[in-house]
Amino acid sequence: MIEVDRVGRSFTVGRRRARKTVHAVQDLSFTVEAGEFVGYLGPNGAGKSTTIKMLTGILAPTSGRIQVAGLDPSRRRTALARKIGVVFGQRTTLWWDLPLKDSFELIRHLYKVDRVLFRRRLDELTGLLDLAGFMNTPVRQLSLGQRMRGDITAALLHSPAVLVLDEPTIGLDVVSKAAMREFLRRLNADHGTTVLLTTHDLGDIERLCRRVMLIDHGRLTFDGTLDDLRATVPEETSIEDVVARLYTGGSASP
Ligand SMILES: Nc1ncnc2c1ncn2[C@@H]1O[C@H](COP(=O)(O)OP(=O)(O)OP(=O)(O)O)[C@@H](O)[C@H]1O
Repeated sequence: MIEVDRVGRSFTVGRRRARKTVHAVQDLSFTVEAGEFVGYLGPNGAGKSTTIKMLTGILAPTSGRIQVAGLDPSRRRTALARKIGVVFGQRTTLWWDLPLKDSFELIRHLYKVDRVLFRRRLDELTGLLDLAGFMNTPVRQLSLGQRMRGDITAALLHSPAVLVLDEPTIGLDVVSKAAMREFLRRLNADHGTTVLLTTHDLGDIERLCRRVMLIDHGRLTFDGTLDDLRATVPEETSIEDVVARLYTGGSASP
């Protein structure tokens, strides 16, 4: 479902003599099969957002090849938009001044979703994410947790095969976080949606992801199961400690 083959992405920053090249992602290769739920971890500045922007076609790679749902994201961005859902926890894709339900209606038009399918999907998501109480509220008046549920709904209205999430639980309280995790778990289990999740919250990873990939300085430093990751250190070590050790340059092998 997702194929990343020796992908690199660099940026040129600064001017004249201060000009330099930042290698945000380097020689990155991985494959995600249909139905997998994969956690994508890395310290600040490691290259996670750059990867996600390339997977969704916002950025083109400077080298290598990417295929998502059979399409080259940067060349087929419009076609890909019908097959992929994307949620950036730090910003909204909803219309700030419109009631939530109007944002959803606009998305239906943009994605040309059949009216009956849309109604069915929206009813399902309204129930699962408990949206009924604020469907008529303008997005700018929603709490962060409500807005996030709205954003997740917006990303799923066209029933995409792949969902890419960039920190979807950031800023959520413990109850909202648990509800969001349960929703994502069910989405993956019941609909078989392939999910790639970026987060700094290791609770998300522990509860949702069997497989974890770690990126550091633009390079993949670990790709395996959560159990493999845990097995790299003594049993009593928490997952936070395991990951912190890797972030600060420790080896992934015992
Ligand atoms: N548009 C850009 N122009 C220049 N440099 C960039 C650009 N986007 C990202 N970078 C650089 O690329 C590197 C990787 O950034 P990226 O945003 O992908 O990291 P990240 O893993 O998502 O970090 P965080 O966890 O802090 O969000 C950083 O050094 C960043 O400064």
